[in-house]
Amino acid sequence: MGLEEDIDAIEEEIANTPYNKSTEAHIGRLKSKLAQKKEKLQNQSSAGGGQGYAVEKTGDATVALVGFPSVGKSTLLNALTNAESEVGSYEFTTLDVNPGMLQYRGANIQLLDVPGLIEGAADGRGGGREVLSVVRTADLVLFVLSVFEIDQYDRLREELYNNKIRLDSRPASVSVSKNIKGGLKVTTSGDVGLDESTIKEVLREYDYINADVTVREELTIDRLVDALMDNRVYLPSLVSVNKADLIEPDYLETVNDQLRDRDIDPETAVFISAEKEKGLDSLKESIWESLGLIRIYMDKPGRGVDYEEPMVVRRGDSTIDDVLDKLGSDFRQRFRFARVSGPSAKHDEQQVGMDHELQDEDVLRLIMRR
Ligand SMILES: Nc1nc2c(ncn2[C@@H]2O[C@H](COP(=O)(O)OP(=O)(O)OP(=O)(O)O)[C@@H](O)[C@H]2O)c(=O)[nH]1
Repeated sequence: MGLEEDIDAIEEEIANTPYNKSTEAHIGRLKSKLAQKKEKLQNQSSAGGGQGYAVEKTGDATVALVGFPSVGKSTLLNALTNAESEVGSYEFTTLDVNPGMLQYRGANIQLLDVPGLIEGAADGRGGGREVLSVVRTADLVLFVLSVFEIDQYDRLREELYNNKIRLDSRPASVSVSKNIKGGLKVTTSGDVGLDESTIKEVLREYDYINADVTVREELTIDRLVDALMDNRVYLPSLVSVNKADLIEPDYLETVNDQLRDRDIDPETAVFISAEKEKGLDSLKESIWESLGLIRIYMDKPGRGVDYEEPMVVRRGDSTIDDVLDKLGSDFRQRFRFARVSGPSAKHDEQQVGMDHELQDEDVLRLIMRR
């Protein structure tokens, strides 16, 4: 049997096996097998090409615009950035990846308009795999939906999932450390939703024979398999609903219902008209928030505070240590301490050390050795 037949057979068996405690371990084993065979198939089909677009990542963060053809991605890119992207009223005008730079609050945010993601993309049809490889390297997925085709969201998410992109979640808290002997030892913090035998069954499929396994949260078989595969990427996502200028106000509730059906809060989805340049300020704000960017105003000796060009870092990567990383080794060597004023400071000019976490709009002065 070839790989594809194997995959079909396993998928069929999973579909035909009722899920309950007595079959859970068996399903766990099947799902692990399936993930590995799919991996093998994808590696085979991308051999000898399909390395993906060489898009150079620049700026403070990168956002991938993901949507079907003709939903208005090029129009949106043009409206938000300084890029000159070709716009056409027919499908597939975007033949290659189109980068543009959005300048917002002193940050340079790279937007990548990728060719329409179509059904079967994850299998390598229609050039979709190249698109997906670009998406994988982004910091945020921006779904661009047309107000009349909210259902396209399902297919887009499915394509991303099949290409190992996990949205709006973190890797499951699972750690495995190999031993020389002693078999598999599973430690769980309370009821994690899977039997110990299932966890062991899955691990065995990944060739763990002697290992300590710790599972610290409730999880599904799929999440456990994801945690054991090292090529899953976890990205935040944001939904924009374009062509909002084309609907009558009383149709809005229908759209909102369609969003809710897909677990999208209509309050967090951003309604825009790329063509009429409406809603773009809210969209920029949401992109900023979703990326978790913060501004640090540097107080430069002799020049005062630079409010024009803040240093932009990600929340969570915003300690003094991280700032020194960005500034380079000379700064690190000469660093003595820092003074911070603003949201993260207890008082103006607070003296802080390396571990201090900065917040948006802090003013930072570095005291250096001469
Ligand atoms: N009414 C209206 N039309 C829009 C809007 N945004 C885009 N369009 C139109 O929709 C059509 C497709 O827009 P594009 O920007 O080329 O769409 P795309 O998603 O980049 O499509 P591909 O390049 O094929 O991937 C064009 O005729 C645009 O003028 C909008 O907000 N409102």
